[in-house]
Amino acid sequence: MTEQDDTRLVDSGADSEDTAVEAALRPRALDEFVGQERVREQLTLVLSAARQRGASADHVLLSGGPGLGKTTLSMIIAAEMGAPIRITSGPAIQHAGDLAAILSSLTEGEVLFLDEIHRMSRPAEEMLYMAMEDFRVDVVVGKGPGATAIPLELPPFTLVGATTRAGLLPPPLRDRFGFTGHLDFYEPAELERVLHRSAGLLGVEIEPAGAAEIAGRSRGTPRIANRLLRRVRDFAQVRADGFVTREVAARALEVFEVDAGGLDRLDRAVLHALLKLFDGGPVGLSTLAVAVGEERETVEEVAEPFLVRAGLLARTPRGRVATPAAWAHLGLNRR
Ligand SMILES: Nc1ncnc2c1ncn2[C@@H]1O[C@H](COP(=O)(O)OP(=O)(O)OP(=O)(O)O)[C@@H](O)[C@H]1O
Repeated sequence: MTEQDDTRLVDSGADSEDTAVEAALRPRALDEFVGQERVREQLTLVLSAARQRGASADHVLLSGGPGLGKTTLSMIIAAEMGAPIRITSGPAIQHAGDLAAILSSLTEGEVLFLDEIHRMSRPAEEMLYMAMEDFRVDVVVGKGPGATAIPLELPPFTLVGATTRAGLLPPPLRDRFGFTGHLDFYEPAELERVLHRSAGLLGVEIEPAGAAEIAGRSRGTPRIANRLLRRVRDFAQVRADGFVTREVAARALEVFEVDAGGLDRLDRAVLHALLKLFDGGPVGLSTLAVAVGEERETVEEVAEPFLVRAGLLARTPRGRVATPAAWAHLGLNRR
């Protein structure tokens, strides 16, 4: 999981409520997994071939932003292979010994899901090379000149590594994966399918236009779509008759300050300052941050990535610049 943020509805990392609810909403088989057609087809082939050979599947690397379905896919891989799954993450493995303990307790064919694999420590990473290639590790016992390496055979297993960007991985590690799948942001129509499926599981009645309204505000991310659906459900239950129409969804998300483009209060404050105070820029990041009363890092890491992706803001060598779409989005005329 990525950094937690309990306060932003449109953050793509998991918060504590997500963690509790997501298990119930996860698709359990490849054909329930919405979108990502290419990765799905490629994985279907890789897994079917391994099953036919009666072997464990090749190691799989999944790249893509938070909330796009990497954990879900790893569980599906295990389910499709009829294998158990062990879940851990790079930051949890600080010493080679931590990894050795996990690897040596794997059973034959087991899937090991290593989230944020790019954040593993160097010694652990080197141990992983050998484990992936030869299903063997050298466990070092003792220290100094008396230290000895005891070779340990491992049962064949499938490593599923997840990272936000495959480019963050050192090439020797990247090369040891037999298959790399990249997860893209989802199209609104795909998010609508995610929403209808989740609504069914949560017992929420929703009309197609209601799902479309939520999908358009979900930043291409299923986790955000599912989270907005839960807030819309709250609103529908308390302020309406429980049925999610387009209007109910729009009113609910207005209350929670997520606008029609999926921007929240912070995103809009940044755009607003850029347009109104600096006439669309260019303006330096620090100046912009002071203008919205936030830390520089918050503006840069929390608000900007989506504003850039949405084509509303550009980072230039001279500073931040608003695009024509930004003026249109806030309903302002360019002076
Ligand atoms: N393709 C999909 N179809 C249906 N639901 C999906 C899909 N992808 C993700 N989801 C839902 O979105 C939520 C988040 O997915 P998941 O935990 O797999 O994301 P992740 O990429 O592993 O994120 P992180 O990197 O933060 O751990 C889950 O509840 C899952 O049900």
